[in-house]
Amino acid sequence: MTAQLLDGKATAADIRRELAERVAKLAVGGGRPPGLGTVLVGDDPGSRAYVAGKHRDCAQVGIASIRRDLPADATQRQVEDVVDELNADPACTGYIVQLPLPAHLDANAVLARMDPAKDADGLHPVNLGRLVLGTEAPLPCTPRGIVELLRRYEVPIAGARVCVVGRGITVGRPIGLLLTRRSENATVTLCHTGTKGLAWHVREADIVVAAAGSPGLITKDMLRPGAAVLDVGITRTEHGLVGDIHPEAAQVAGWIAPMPGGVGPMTRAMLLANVVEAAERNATAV
Ligand SMILES: Nc1nc2c(c(=O)[nH]1)N[C@@H](CN(C=O)c1ccc(C(=O)N[C@@H](CCC(=O)O)C(=O)O)cc1)CN2
Repeated sequence: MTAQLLDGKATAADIRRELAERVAKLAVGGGRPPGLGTVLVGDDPGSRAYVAGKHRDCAQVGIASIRRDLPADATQRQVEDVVDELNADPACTGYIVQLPLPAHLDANAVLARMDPAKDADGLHPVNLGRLVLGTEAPLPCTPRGIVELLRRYEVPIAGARVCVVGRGITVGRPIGLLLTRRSENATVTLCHTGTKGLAWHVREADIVVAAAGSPGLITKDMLRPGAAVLDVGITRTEHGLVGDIHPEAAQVAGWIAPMPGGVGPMTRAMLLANVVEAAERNATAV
């Protein structure tokens, strides 16, 4: 068996075209273009590349870019001042604080200081709370991207057993909340690197989301034949980027979202979607 590719790169390109049309419609209404802000602290090469990619995407769909880069030794006060500035800036429809922040900063305090209405990542505590309650909120980009990718490739979600490996705030914790909504109706098991009998949990699953940041953690012998497997792990090694899914998993899986080219591009596309939706809400509110 060779798995069908869940092509995040091509799907994200489709989504950007769809969003560009919606942005053009907003412009017909005469309002200012939507604007995405980013807050980047430090020199982490991965974070720099992701932020640069977000701004390239904005240019493609007609979203204005607001970029605030701070040095690695920025103080909590300096970061929060930038957050206050973006909260007050009418040109900024929504913004993100690129994670992880340097260890000396309190990331939760920074996220909590954001205006929840401008939280383009869905990571403000109020928006995570709304996700728990099932009320309307911007959704975290990677989980939203995973659901969108599965839907567009018609991978059955309702009734599926999903094994998520990884308990981080951007993927592992929120994705269970999304997939267990009535509209998705999946059953989710949240595992992590400390889970006993991880292979057993993975083998039970129809859909596996690997987001542990542990290179090659999920091997082909752990998978149920025909399962949909999505690689969210990215580890930078001297040999390049390595995902959490061992490449041989494609021999057993029914569908595979590889790294690179699977979930990562969808994360970026969903950020744009969150900003365009916020701009549409603002346009109807006036
Ligand atoms: N504030 C946030 N911080 C972080 C998030 C997030 O959603 N919000 N997610 C990740 C980083 N991230 C976006 O910010 C991100 C990660 C990976 C990709 C991507 O396209 N990856 C490529 C491969 C990697 C590469 O080429 O360097 C792929 O999978 O094809 C996009 C965005 C953590 N921080």
